[in-house]
Amino acid sequence: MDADAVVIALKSRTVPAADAVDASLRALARLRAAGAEQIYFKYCSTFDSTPAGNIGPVTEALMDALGTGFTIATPAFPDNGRTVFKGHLFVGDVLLSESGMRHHPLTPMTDPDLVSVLGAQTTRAVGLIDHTVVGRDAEAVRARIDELREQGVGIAIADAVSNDDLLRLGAAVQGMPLVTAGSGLAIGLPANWGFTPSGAAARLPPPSGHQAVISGSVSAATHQQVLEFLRGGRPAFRVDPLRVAAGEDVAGQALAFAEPRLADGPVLFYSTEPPEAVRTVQSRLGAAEAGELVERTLARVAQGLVERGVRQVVVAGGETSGAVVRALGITGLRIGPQIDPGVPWCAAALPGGDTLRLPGGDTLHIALKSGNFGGPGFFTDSFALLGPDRETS
Ligand SMILES: Nc1ncnc2c1ncn2[C@@H]1O[C@H](COP(=O)(O)OP(=O)(O)OP(=O)(O)O)[C@@H](O)[C@H]1O
Ligand SMILES: O=C(O)[C@@H](O)C(=O)CO
Repeated sequence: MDADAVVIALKSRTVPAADAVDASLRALARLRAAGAEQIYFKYCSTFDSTPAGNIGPVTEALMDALGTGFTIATPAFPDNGRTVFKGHLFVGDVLLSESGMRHHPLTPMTDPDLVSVLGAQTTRAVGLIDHTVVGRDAEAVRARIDELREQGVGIAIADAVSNDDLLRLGAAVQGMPLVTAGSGLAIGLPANWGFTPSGAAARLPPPSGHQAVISGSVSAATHQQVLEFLRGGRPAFRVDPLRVAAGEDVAGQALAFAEPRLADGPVLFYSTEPPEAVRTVQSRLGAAEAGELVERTLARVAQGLVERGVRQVVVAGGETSGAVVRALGITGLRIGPQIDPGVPWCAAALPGGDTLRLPGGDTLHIALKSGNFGGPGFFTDSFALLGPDRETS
């Protein structure tokens, strides 16, 4: 395969732990068969999980499968305001438990102490590599790892409050068969392999077709992005879960709304609501059922939009992204230029990395935006970055 690193994306954050373990072990087997020498289990930078999992059970299963007795865990992503200090996760200026994550519809996070959060999900002893060590150098981190291993610790939460911390941690985990982290730690790994970052790696085919945004995210940042899009006077269709539950063809209505408007620029389809409104819907329909219903509707809208010539799609929300990617039959993504930290444009691709060609030879450009990522103007700025007049590298 013509790639230095390969990502297998799993929709495993909120499924039962046994299913998440099973999917992760199958992914591990594929990666090892393809020759992967180091495995990176990436989870959310807000450590989204429940006491039943899935971060702990998946980490443990990967450790067993790889025959390794130690790994680190750090969701730190300073460029997006996620920092870990004394084992406590901060989102911006507040502890995780004070952030919008305390209201998350599927994985509410109410304990910022990651040693305790992870400890509740695993049979391994969980320790801490704190900032007095990470702030020094990779050698100090390696010495601390040796010390923890001797004490019988299997997984160590690692503090990191800056990219320099992540670079030191990255150097320290060279040769470790398994690392677990948010995406932040990845900046510390290429140097271990002698890779030099290159803009050419992010070049995508030129954009074409209509533009649309699909938002099933209920995170605070997405809410601001929806409001900003509406303030700009752009066309937007609200997907109301209660109307879907009542049997209305909401996806059909959304597509009818889209048809006369797509030629004039991006159209937004959203179920995004503030936490109180989401709670009301959940109390009527059940949280999982409401999520499923909205995901299915937005995925059908996405399919219909592509059939109607949309070739540039922004999707907001991790679960929503999974549903849309599945419905569109996307089997791979070629990662392109970064829009905001943690969110790149991608080209839908076939296994092996060839770009998927739609009828007419078009490429489908897609950006999968995590709920809390991206600036307020994301739903319009992202298209400006892609083109048509801009180089996509
Ligand atoms: N109005 C709504 N009422 C109830 N549930 C909703 C509503 N809108 C969306 N949902 C559901 O809430 C969940 C939101 O999860 P999703 O992962 O897509 O976004 P997020 O949690 O904001 O972002 P991320 O996971 O990227 O941090 C989905 O299952 C979605 O279908
Ligand atoms: O790392 C993050 O925070 C995101 O990619 C995510 O997983 C939140 O949904």
